[in-house]
Amino acid sequence: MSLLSIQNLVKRFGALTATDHVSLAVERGQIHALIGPNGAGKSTLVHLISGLLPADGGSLTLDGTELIHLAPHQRVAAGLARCFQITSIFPQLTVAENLLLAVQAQGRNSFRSFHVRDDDPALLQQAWALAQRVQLQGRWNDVAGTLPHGAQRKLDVALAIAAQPKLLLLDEPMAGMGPVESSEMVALIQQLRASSPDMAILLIEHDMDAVFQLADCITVLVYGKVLAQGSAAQIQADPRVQAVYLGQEDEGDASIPEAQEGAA
Ligand SMILES: Nc1ncnc2c1ncn2[C@@H]1O[C@H](COP(=O)(O)OP(=O)(O)OP(=O)(O)O)[C@@H](O)[C@H]1O
Repeated sequence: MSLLSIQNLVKRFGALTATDHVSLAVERGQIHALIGPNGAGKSTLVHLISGLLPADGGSLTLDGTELIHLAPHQRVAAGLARCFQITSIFPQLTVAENLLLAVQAQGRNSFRSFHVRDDDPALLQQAWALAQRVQLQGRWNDVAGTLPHGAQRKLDVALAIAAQPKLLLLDEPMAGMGPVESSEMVALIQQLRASSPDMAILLIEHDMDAVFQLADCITVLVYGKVLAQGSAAQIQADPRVQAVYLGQEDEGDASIPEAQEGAA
């Protein structure tokens, strides 16, 4: 049984079918990338998975639990975590305080109303371990809002993995990053996979170099439908995918680059 199984998922906005009978499976421990040109329906699909948008049809199971009628916090309890592009960090608190709140919140629905407890050695140890996992030990006492963009994204990832999710939704983790920060994020995701081999990652990303370095499996969405699915090499060689992206060459980030050495 796949970890995440999506079958015939449908979402309509009036006359537009933004998610058109999409079926895909994410396996345990897999990094599965979702790509497609602008407007293909990637964000809509992520919102349907996280529960921010209600579906008009289809099925969505995580580790055998049907999610389709569950509220977002119930999906989190079922093992889903999502990075919200740094909007979940508390900018006025330190990195340590953000991480402490996240570990304090495990098993609860929200940590918005918590006081930071910095006197519990077990919590401190867990928070420190999270900082190590995203390489923010050196930023432990820094105020989160003063961190560079790439470090804020790392903190956001740390908050998302605090509850040890089965599936992590990473929505454009490289957005707004320069080449150095992007390659750091690629390395971070590779390390996450090494340290949590059972956690699957569904990655939505326009940076094709990053996608081809990271993904075990790639699903290509076009006009709300699955156009193709396969390994990086299969996707790069697929004439249908090339045709979709060729028209976008001028947009730079949407073109399909040559296969990287060592890519999946
Ligand atoms: N709330 C909404 N109401 C109406 N139409 C919407 C809504 N959200 C998305 N759409 C439409 O659904 C289609 C898919 O949009 P979506 O944002 O999911 O695409 P995307 O692949 O994430 O694009 P991008 O890469 O530009 O973020 C688009 O035609 C978009 O205009």
